[in-house]
Amino acid sequence: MNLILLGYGKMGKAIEQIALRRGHTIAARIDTAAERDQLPKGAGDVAIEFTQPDAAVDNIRYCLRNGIPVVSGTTGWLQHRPEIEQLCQEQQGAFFYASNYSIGVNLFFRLNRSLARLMNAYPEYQVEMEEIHHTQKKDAPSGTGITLAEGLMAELDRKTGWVEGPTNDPALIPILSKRIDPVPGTHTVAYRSAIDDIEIKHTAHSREGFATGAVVAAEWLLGKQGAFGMDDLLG
Ligand SMILES: NC(=O)C1=CN([C@@H]2O[C@H](COP(=O)(O)OP(=O)(O)OC[C@H]3O[C@@H](n4cnc5c(N)ncnc54)[C@H](OP(=O)(O)O)[C@@H]3O)[C@@H](O)[C@H]2O)C=CC1
Ligand SMILES: O=C(O)C1=N[C@H](C(=O)O)C[C@H](O)C1
Repeated sequence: MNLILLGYGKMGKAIEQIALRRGHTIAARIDTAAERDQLPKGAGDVAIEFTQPDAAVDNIRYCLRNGIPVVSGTTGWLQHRPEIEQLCQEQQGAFFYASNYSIGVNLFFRLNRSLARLMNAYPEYQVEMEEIHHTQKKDAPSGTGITLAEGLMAELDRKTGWVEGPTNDPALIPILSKRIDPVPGTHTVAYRSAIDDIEIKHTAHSREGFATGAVVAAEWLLGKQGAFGMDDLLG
C-alpha cells in the first residue's frame, strides 16, 4: 500500500517505521491542512490520521469526501463521531477508528469489562481509574481512559458516568490524569475496599504497539466500505 500520513509527529513517525518494515510505501507526510489540500488526486491508497483534537474532524471529512479510506487514532474529538459516521455512509466511504490500536490494550478492554461484570456482586469495592502520559499530550482524560470508563459503565450497574478527578458521587467513575515524561501510556483500573484493593494495569513500553495496530488496520480497511473499529478487526 501507498500510505498518506496525516500527522507526522510522534505517531506519524512511528507508523512510518512499521509501514516500511511491512513493505508499504509512504505517499505523503502531512503536517498542515494546507499541505493536505495540495495532495494530488489518487495520491495514496489509505490515509492514517494521527494529529490533534482540533484537526481530526476536518482531516477525516477531507478523506471521506475525496474517496480516501481513513484510519484515525486521534483522541479528543469523539463528540463529532456520529456526524463522521453519517458522512461515511453518505459517501460510501471507509473509516476506521480506535482510541487505542495496541493488541494489549484491546485485550485489556475485554478484561476490564469481564472484571466489571464480576464486581456487580461486590458493592463494597469503589472503582477508580488512573491514566499517565507524557507532558505533550493535548487531551485529558486519554481516549483509552474514556473507552475503559465506557466499558465500566456498560457492565457495572452502580456506575452511570465518569468524571475527571476525584468525586464523592457514588454513581461516577473518577479518572485521574497524570502527565509525566516520557510515559507512552499507562492505564490502571482499581477496585478499592476497606479490606483490600484489586488493580488491573496496562503499561505501554513504547509506541510500537499503537503504530503496528494502525498499519494492520489500514491493511484490513483497504477494499472495505463502512465505519469500523478494533472489534471488527479482532473478531
Ligand atoms: N489511537 C491510538 O492508538 C493512539 C492515539 N494517539 C493520539 O494520536 C494523536 C497524535 O499523537 P502524537 O503523534 O503523539 O502527537 P504529535 O503532537 O507528536 O503529532 C501530531 C502531528 O500532527 C500535526 N498536525 C497538526 N495539525 C494538523 C493538521 N491540521 N493536519 C495534519 N497534521 C497536523 C502536528 O504538526 P505540528 O507539530 O507542526 O503542529 C504534529 O506533527 C493524539 O490525539 C494522541 O492522543 C497517540 C498514540 C496512540
Ligand atoms: O497521546 C498519546 O500519546 C496516547 N493517546 C491515546 C489515548 O489518548 O488514549 C492512546 C495512547 O494511550 C497514547
